[in-house]
Amino acid sequence: MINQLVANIRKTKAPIVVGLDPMLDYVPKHVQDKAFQEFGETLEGAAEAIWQFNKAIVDGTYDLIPAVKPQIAMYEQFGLPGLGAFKKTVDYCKEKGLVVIGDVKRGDIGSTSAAYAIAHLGHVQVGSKSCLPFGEDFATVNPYLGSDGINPFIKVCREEKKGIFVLVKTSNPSSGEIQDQPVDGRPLYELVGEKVAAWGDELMGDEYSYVGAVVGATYPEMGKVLRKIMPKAYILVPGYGAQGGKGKDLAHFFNEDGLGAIVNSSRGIIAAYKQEKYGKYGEEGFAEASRAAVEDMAADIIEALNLR
Ligand SMILES: O=C(O)c1cc(=O)[nH]c(=O)n1[C@@H]1O[C@H](COP(=O)(O)O)[C@@H](O)[C@H]1O
Repeated sequence: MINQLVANIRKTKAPIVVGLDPMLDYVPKHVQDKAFQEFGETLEGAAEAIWQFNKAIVDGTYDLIPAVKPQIAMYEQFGLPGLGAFKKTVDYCKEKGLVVIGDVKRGDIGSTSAAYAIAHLGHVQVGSKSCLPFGEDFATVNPYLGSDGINPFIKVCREEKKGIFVLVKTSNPSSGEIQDQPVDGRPLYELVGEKVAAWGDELMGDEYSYVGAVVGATYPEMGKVLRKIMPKAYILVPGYGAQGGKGKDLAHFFNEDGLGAIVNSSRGIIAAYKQEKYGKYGEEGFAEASRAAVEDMAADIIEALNLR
């Protein structure tokens, strides 16, 4: 899947990920009304609304982008119907040729991590049958439990040719409370970066490793250091747009080959129609607004890469 991700990025020339984080507030009223007429103001109604919203955004953008990243919390809040919408979204995006990064942020003791890895990247054995649970291509993984939590994911990645993105330096304001703490005189995130590089050496694709890293767009200087520590890791860079990250901050997350990083924007794309800049599309044109926002984001990042 890392090879497919790289191929998709080369084809689209857009190192970006559309984050499918559908809060109900972002779903235009006409989409909500239709879902509620059919299913009522219920969890099923909410799940139908977010699914129809996602589908329209994917239809409006899939030819421009290599990958999507559905964040499972946004679906889980609607219980089992919400998880149904997550699964439908994963399947639909894969049908459209997109690489799907399940933003699930898992990681636990070994036996539990093994079950998480099967749930999101693998197949589960049921009697004589091997069944596909959620079936994403990549999952985000929390490294706090160390190798016990990561190795079961690596095992499933090896069997299934899937990948992971390990949290190294997250984009949020308080990430330094833990991640920047000095260990032997160096910030913890650098040591985690070294672990990612070592885990990744065990599982290489053609050019990049199946083991990638998450580093927030909001910490460009740290991104520069981490790029060097993990030369073969693809870096998933969230924090563009709504959290303040801009193209000009991101050049150092990439390698000289112009590859090595993929930048996520969720609210900035899926709720673009609410921004003044894309106001002309109106609520009815929400998917076209998302398409325009994808084009602008790709141009912003490519310009930053060309300027360096
Ligand atoms: O793993 C992630 O994707 C992630 C890591 C991180 O450090 N910061 C971060 O914002 N994210 C996710 O990236 C998305 C960012 O959303 P926007 O701020 O709306 O673009 C959300 O789904 C977050 O959960």
